[in-house]
Amino acid sequence: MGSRGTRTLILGGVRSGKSGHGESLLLDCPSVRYLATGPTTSSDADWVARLTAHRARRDDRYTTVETIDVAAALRSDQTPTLLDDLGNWLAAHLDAVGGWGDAPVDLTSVRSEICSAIEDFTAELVIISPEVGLSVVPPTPAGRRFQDELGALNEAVAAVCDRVVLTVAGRVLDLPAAPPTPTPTATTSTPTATAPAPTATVLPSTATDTAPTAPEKPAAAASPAPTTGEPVDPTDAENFPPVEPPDITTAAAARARHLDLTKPPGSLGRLEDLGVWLASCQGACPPRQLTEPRVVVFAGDHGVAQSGVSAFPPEVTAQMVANIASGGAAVNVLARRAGATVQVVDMSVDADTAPEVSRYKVRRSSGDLRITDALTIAEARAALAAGRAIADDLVDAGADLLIGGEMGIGNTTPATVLIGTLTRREPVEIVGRGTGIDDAGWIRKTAAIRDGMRRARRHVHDPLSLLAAVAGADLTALAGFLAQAAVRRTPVILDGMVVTAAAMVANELAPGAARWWVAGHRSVEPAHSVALEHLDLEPILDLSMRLGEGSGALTALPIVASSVDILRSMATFAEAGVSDKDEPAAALAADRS
Ligand SMILES: Cc1cc2ncn([C@H]3O[C@H](COP(=O)(O)O)[C@@H](O)[C@H]3O)c2cc1C
Ligand SMILES: O=C(O)c1cccnc1
Repeated sequence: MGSRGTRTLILGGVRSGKSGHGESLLLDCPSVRYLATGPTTSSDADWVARLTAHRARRDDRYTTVETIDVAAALRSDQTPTLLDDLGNWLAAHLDAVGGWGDAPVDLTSVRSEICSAIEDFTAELVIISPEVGLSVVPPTPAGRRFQDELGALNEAVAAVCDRVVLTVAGRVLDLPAAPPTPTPTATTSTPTATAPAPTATVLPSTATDTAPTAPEKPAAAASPAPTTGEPVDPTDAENFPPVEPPDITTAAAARARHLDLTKPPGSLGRLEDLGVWLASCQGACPPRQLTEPRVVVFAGDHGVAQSGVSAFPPEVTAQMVANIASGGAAVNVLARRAGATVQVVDMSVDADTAPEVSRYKVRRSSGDLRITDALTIAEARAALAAGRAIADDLVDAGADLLIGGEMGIGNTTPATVLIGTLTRREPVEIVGRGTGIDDAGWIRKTAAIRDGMRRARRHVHDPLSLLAAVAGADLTALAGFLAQAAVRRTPVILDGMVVTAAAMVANELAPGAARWWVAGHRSVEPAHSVALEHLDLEPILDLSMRLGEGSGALTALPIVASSVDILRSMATFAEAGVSDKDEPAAALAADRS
């Protein structure tokens, strides 16, 4: 593999499933060194039985090396390694310094030696360590020493690992990054390239459009949208605050209002549902008309596109970024019609782009997902932080609806890998034609997606490392953008397959985010229907589109705006003097009494 491997620390109690999980993380490695830190022979029958059970699970890819000099072993051989475990390693070092009594010991130097060897290690590394801190404080000096020292060791090793998990009862819990040490961070907001101001709009201004008899009243229980975003800490970008759902009291008020409007109940079908959703997102019935919808197109190249998985050459990405920045792409035309503005952001284009577009650029092209990680964990965090900061800036500036778009030759390949991995589908079921590849290209693309899925599957429970492994910086920033919109209680219209793939990961990062999203359309890409079903989203339109950029979402935007008009501007039965469905019967009953 070209890039460095992931360093994973697995903590867990006795028989919690930690070794089994560690071995499963190394399934794709053709050979694995097993660094055994405990004795591999013993007169204790139970100990031998445990070793035999562990050994039986490991296949012939494993070579066992028995040592307590783990730092030297890690430095001497950069092959994929399972280190099992830190508890035995610590016990051996306490033995060596006679550290089991009351006299103070100082293991700082061996601890920093092992940590720096872990930090410098370049292949896949899985470290197992017991979590003994959850029990009572032991009654013996030796027990207390072991518990205290192991706590300090686990914390130090966790700090140099990319991923830390806790296994309990055979389940694996991903542990979030340690809280950052607070340092003052400056917020900056440099605008990226913005397309020409809209010349035509279907979104009417609120001034001319207020419903005569339905004054706008914020629903009682709606908590207000946070007004400003906390600056996102790039070292902690994958940790989102809890996402609150849209307001259900307002949803009920909007549903009730629909029943008062001069139409048979439910006769406007899903247009009614859309109005209810937007009202509940805003916490206002009737909802305010959308006046500040914003589109952000995240652009990036993908290493895999060098291998003929697209009908178009990679240089089209940079050319299209320039086209979008100057207002000539489909996304710009549709945005002008719908009254939205467009900005394009270069996250990982394989060329130099204008400074106002490349402010958040993480790297030139993401790695080829078939053979290497698309991003390092640090790059993935930077891309997530960028998407979140862009959403924050737009919401702080008054955006009332967000749309994420994408531009990147080859990006239907990583998007299909994400969808296939998270929904556990076979590649052949879900691979589409993207920009229109021929049969030979489809076969190449399917093989690339299969390879990517093989690499991705071990990250299925860890959205950050999944994004780093296969998504690339553009899709990762999109995931951050979509999740942050939900955190900021701002509605989103999703676009096609590529955006929905990022949305799936965003909903893993920020569970519940999907309730702030509607699906603008159903793309012809087969993976899109699978992703929509997974997120339980029913698309507004089905126009056989397959462009991306945000085009499907923008085509649906006027329909969402119409759903607001209906709730704002239609007359009620009482206002128009129209008999309601139950009125004649009610009048008769009143006459008889
Ligand atoms: C001129 C042009 C404009 C586009 N606008 C969006 N895409 C779309 O097509 C690409 C994904 O398809 P694939 O995976 O097959 O390459 C992405 O750039 C996506 O945004 C375009 C593609 C082209 C060629
Ligand atoms: O559905 C999409 O997002 C899509 C389809 C084809 C090409 N680009 C994007």
